[in-house]
Amino acid sequence: MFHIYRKNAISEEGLKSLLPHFALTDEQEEAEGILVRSADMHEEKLGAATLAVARAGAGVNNIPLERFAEEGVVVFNTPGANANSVKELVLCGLLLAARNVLPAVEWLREKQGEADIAKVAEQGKKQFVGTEIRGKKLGVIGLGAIGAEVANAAVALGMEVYGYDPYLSVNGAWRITKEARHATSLEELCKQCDYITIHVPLTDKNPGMIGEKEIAAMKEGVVFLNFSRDKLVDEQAMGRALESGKVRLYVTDFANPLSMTFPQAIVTPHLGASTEEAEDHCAVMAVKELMDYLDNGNIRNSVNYPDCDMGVPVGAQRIALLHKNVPNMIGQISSVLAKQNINIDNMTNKSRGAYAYTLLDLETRLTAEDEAALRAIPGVIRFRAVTGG
Ligand SMILES: NC(=O)c1ccc[n+]([C@@H]2O[C@H](COP(=O)([O-])OP(=O)(O)OC[C@H]3O[C@@H](n4cnc5c(N)ncnc54)[C@H](O)[C@@H]3O)[C@@H](O)[C@H]2O)c1
Ligand SMILES: O=C(O)CC[C@@H](O)C(=O)O
Repeated sequence: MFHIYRKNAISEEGLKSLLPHFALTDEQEEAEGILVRSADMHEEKLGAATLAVARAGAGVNNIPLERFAEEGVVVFNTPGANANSVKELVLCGLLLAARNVLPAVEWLREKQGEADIAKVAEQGKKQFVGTEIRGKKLGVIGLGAIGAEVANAAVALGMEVYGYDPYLSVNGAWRITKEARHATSLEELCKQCDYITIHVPLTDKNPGMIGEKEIAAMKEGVVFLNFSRDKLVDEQAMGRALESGKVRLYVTDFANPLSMTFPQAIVTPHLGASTEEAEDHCAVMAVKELMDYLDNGNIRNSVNYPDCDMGVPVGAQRIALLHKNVPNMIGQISSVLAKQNINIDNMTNKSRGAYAYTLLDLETRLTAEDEAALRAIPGVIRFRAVTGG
């Protein structure tokens, strides 16, 4: 039996997919698996039982990935599971900005009760004349799951799209319509575009990546949309640009004391992934990732350990070692097994940065002494008997 703790509300659809030997618990300490959305885990001291954390969503800036890797806790996210939901809200943001929808609605609401309201509305509407987005240039910074969908949808709506992503994989590039143009620098994108939208993860290296310099390169009266994370934008600089009119409108999904003071901002309460569909997709994917790791030791969509999938365990016992990515780990592991004359049925070793993972199916079960010998190998972070323990 495994225990699963929820740090945020998780969709019922996801929880329904938990197999009977996974029980929800209200005691985080006893949970082998944790499901989380946006809760900040940076100050979190995990219990000794915790083996994995699954983020039902894309952004993992709320989780200390490196520290958890050091503690032998595998962190997952759910790539692409909420991309359509965010794309649709970005399109909504574009249209709200282009057509002055919100000020128009507000203006009309203030006239509520006037008998000749229909006439007043017809006469007053000229102050809200907008522009079409068709034919306008949209810059998309970050062409991952969300950025690619936004780029494709904007092209379909007749926009001229410029994409910038220096880390884009070949597979990622295949997802993007060939009608989108490749911006070779952030500056080029900023210079060209009437609307700019950012879809990159927040890391410890990129806070304020849209700052004074990038804003200075933008067109006069540009609209900037931020559905990624507020800290990617230097919002002090954004405030000044809004005041001067350099940026006409800042559409952001992140309320904070500063963004809430901008009269020229549309601020939504982190609504990008808040659709029933996205919440279900993320929860189902996160639950499946947790179950496969806890049951089989397989890692899919981890953000701090390498992916590694050996399917269903075979042999007498499956064991898993999370360890440092240093020379001779496999040699040392094999040598412990060889000493006991234990044959290996199947084995995979994968690395990612400073960390690595070795998964083995054995023909015979380990003894307590064998396990202790494996745990004692320098560089081993966690040993786990996945089956047959
Ligand atoms: N508002 C919301 O509710 C909501 C929902 C989902 C995701 N998000 C945010 O959106 C982000 C992106 O999500 P995704 O699913 O598209 O992630 P993703 O990992 O699929 O894509 C991110 C892309 O950004 C690119 N990138 C990284 N650094 C870059 C840089 N400096 N310049 C240009 N491109 C860069 C990467 O190469 C990658 O292609 C998440 O990390 C999260 O912060 C917000
Ligand atoms: O869980 C949420 O509601 C937001 C998720 C979103 O910010 C993400 O990064 O996936």
